[in-house]
Amino acid sequence: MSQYTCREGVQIVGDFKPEYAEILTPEALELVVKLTRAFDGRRQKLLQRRAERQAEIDGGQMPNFLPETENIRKGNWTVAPIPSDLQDRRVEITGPSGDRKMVINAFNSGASCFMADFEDANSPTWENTIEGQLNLRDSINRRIDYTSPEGKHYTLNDKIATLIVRPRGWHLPEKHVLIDGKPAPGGIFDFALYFYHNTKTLLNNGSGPYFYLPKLESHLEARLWNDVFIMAQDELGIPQGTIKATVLLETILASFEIDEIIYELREHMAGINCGRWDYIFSYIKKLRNKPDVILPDRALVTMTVPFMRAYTLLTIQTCHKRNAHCIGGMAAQIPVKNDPVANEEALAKVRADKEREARDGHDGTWVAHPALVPVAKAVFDELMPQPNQVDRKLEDVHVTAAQLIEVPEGPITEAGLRTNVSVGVQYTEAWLRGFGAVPIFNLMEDAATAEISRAQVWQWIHHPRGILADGGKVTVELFNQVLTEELAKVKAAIGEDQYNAGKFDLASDLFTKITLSDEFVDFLTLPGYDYID
Ligand SMILES: CC(=O)SCCNC(=O)CCNC(=O)[C@H](O)C(C)(C)COP(=O)(O)OP(=O)(O)OC[C@H]1O[C@@H](n2cnc3c(N)ncnc32)[C@H](O)[C@@H]1OP(=O)(O)O
Ligand SMILES: O=CC(=O)O
Ligand SMILES: [Mg+2]
Repeated sequence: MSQYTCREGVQIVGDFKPEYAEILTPEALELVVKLTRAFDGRRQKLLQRRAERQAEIDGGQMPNFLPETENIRKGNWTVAPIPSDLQDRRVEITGPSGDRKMVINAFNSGASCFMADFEDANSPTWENTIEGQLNLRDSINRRIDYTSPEGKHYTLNDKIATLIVRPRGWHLPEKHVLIDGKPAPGGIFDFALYFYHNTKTLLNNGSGPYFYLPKLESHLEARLWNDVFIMAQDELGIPQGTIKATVLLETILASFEIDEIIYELREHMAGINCGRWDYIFSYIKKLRNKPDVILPDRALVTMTVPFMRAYTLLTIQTCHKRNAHCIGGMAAQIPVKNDPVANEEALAKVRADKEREARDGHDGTWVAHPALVPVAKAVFDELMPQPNQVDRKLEDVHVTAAQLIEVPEGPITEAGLRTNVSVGVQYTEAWLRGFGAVPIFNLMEDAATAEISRAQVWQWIHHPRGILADGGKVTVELFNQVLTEELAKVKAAIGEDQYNAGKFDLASDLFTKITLSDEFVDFLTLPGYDYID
């Protein structure tokens, strides 16, 4: 039973722990309530607008630059000055906010920034969500510590990374907190609690409330965040423009509104990050019903295929024109344990990816693991000796609407299908157990990468051109057979006991349901959330 002290209109149905009440204070909840009451209607309408845009695309209206905002694209404006601790962002490490040891390790990793995640890398259990807030609060107050079961003790170094927090996207609810009887919007919930508890300390420490904004699909969604920021800053009595946001450019539709998104947030804008994994997912999702659009095996959709190249170059160019930073994305490779050759190959791939980013003009990049910090840092130190390269304006880049949606060539193979099915179901299983980022087949998998896998399987089954390189159509029967066989391989690899202790049956049912559903499920995390504590 809840023992939280709530103001009128708030009901907390998540477990009570005394330390959780330090986050879920009446005052902090008051801010969640105010922001929700002010903005949830608009959020709902914007989600509805996403569905309408999907129907327009299905009806033949392909994405394009907006005629009504041409004056913004042509205008001569720039973003407000960016704080000094966000001037040099050459390496940013990311990780789930709910894992206390990882949070400490990330701060100590030598990266310039740490993106603490309530989104792609975080399975939104009540525990992860509220412990994430506790971990960040304790870090900012420099009182976080952790002792592992083996007895290793973890505390913060003197010099730590600058903290940037990624709240959930507009689509995700927080079902453990009801406001006026309805689940709180996950993004507002994460943002408001963090902002309420930490802003003044962050400012006293010479930093500030910095956020990553995920999965935006339009400049109107950016405007909604901007309005949330304005109200929140007023509520806390801090100057407008104190919050700084970095937008994840990770949906195909946002690519057509980059200037407009930066413009909406220009008083609060630090930069954009090219979130490659959700971007690929979004490309598949939005164009899934087009007869001429089908992507090859996931491993072949690299950063150098034309539509990915077009989007990253356009994003760098647009950011730099507006004096905003443009951060690169995450290579999927992670260190390979007990295999030095495979490990060196993985590191070489990461190095090559970071070299391309630095040469293209990115001002920094993301890494998934502390061992990759020196790898990425060495590349940026060599190719970007100055703090950033915002002065490189990329004036010779000309990206067209057609290039942004150009369909890459390549085969769909049975091996690609098997990998997608195996990764999709293994990730779903981990996520249901509360793990939002996991290593699978020596790659980092999180909600965005897993979405690619399951969206591809859906499309290959439902699209007439979902045909394997050897000529066979990807069918429901083939999917069922592959799923059974891949699950058997997982069971053999991890052993029957571990398999049975996991959530493989549930994951497999959920994965099958969303893969075989005629209607494409917008996010796997939405039906999945019903099964999360
Ligand atoms: C599409 C996107 O949104 S990308 C951004 C979201 N994704 C992420 O943030 C992924 C972050 N990375 C991770 O979660 C992990 O690195 C994984 C799951 C990929 C790999 O995890 P593991 O195989 O368990 O890592 P591994 O065993 O090599 O860890 C070794 C050490 O590094 C630490 N570590 C690994 N990754 C991180 C990280 N991202 N941040 C901080 N510490 C980390 C571990 O805590 C461990 O510490 P210890 O030696 O003190 O015990
Ligand atoms: O959030 C990052 C991505 O690649 O997706
Ligand atoms: Mg993402």
